[in-house]
Amino acid sequence: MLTLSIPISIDEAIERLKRVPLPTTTETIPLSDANHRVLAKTINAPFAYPHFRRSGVDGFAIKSSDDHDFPKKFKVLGEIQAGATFDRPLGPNECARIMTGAFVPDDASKVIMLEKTRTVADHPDEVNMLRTEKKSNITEVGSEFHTGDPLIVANSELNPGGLALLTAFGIDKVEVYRKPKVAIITTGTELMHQGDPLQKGKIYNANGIQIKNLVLENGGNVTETLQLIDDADLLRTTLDKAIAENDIVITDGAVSVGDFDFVGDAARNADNMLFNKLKMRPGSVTTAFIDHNTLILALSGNPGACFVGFYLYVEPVLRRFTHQLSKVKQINATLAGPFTKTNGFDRILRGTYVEKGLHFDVYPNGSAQSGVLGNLQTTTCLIKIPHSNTPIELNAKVTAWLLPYK
Ligand SMILES: Nc1nc2c(c(=O)[nH]1)N[C@H]1C(S)=C(S)[C@@H](COP(=O)(O)OP(=O)(O)OC[C@H]3O[C@@H](n4cnc5c(N)ncnc54)[C@H](O)[C@@H]3O)O[C@H]1N2
Ligand code: MOO
Repeated sequence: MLTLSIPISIDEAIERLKRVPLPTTTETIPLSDANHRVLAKTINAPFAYPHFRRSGVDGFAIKSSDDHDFPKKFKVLGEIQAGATFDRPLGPNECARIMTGAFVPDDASKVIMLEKTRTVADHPDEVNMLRTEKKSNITEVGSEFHTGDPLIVANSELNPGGLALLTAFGIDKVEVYRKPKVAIITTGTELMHQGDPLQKGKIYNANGIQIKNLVLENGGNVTETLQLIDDADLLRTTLDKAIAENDIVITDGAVSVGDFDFVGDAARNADNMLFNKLKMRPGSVTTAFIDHNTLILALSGNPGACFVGFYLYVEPVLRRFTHQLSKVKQINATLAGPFTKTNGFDRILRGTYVEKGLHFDVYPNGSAQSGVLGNLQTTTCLIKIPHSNTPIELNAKVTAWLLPYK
């Protein structure tokens, strides 16, 4: 077990979380709910595509034995709409009017585009074809997929294009990696509920809604969002229940060394403490531990630290659970705006970025303080300022993380 309260680096904390085994379980869900879910098994074509010879244009279907000596007049046997079939044999100089996407008669070898034809006055069942076509304008059976060809391989994240592809084959259910069940527990006797009248010394629970939506948009299944007063027994029983019923529990607050920081106590008594002090600001109190095979990620109560802690430590775990790659992209960047404070620990600034070709300029976005939340809406990246006794120089090279929206 790790010796308590020895601070570890950001990279080491990320590594320790990467080594936490996560269950690989799958579920079968309706395709209509599967956008962004990751396929657990390769899906193969259940039939050839297209499964009938399909016209690519509006025009007239003709036989190969008639495909010469244009211009010439044809008799129109009938009309084939998209969705219909046609089983009348085409005789010499006979054709069928056909629409884009429609079934091509078995004995037709080419579709002459409408633009290359002319109506015959007073003879609606006749057409003059001016010239032939170089191409057949017919999409042959199986020209895109043969039966059994892979459509989408295992471990692909489905997107709207992929949903279209599977739907074209009538596939309406898919086996995907299961979403983690995540309980969120915010703590603090100072927390009020939305709609409560403002009271001295109390605050609204900003982090509850923040964490809930971060979990939802990063692929978690939020089973409950609880708000607890600071009470050791209440926290313990609530945490035990959440641990028993979920894959991941995220707590917020009560993780420092104060008299009411009961999450810190739970971490110290857990089966496996991964870390409970980080060499970073904000979020130095961010803690992770495993109890009864459930991972508990304890974020700081300070909203800025909660935001930073989520993206660095929680997002990659949620993504790994569902077999997605993290959407928080680590990059090298240039610090294009000044930051003059010195730091004993690495500091993570909330920032914005400008992409310049292959390069990124990053700018601090207001205050880096832990309790500040005015910049959460406008932050699009996190910037790492290494610990140092002297302020970092303008235009220094820094590590940054691009957040998945801008
Ligand atoms: N003696 C020490 N005190 C503190 C230390 C320390 O090392 N020694 N660390 C400081 C640092 S750094 C931080 S960060 C905070 C972390 O505290 P906790 O994560 O235990 O969180 P709380 O004490 O519960 O709350 C901190 C702050 O955030 C507000 N808060 C809490 N929950 C919410 C919420 N859901 N929505 C909005 N705001 C919330 C809370 O009212 C406090 O103001 O500890 C320092 N202290
Ligand atoms: O954990 Mo505190 O957020 O470092 O300021």
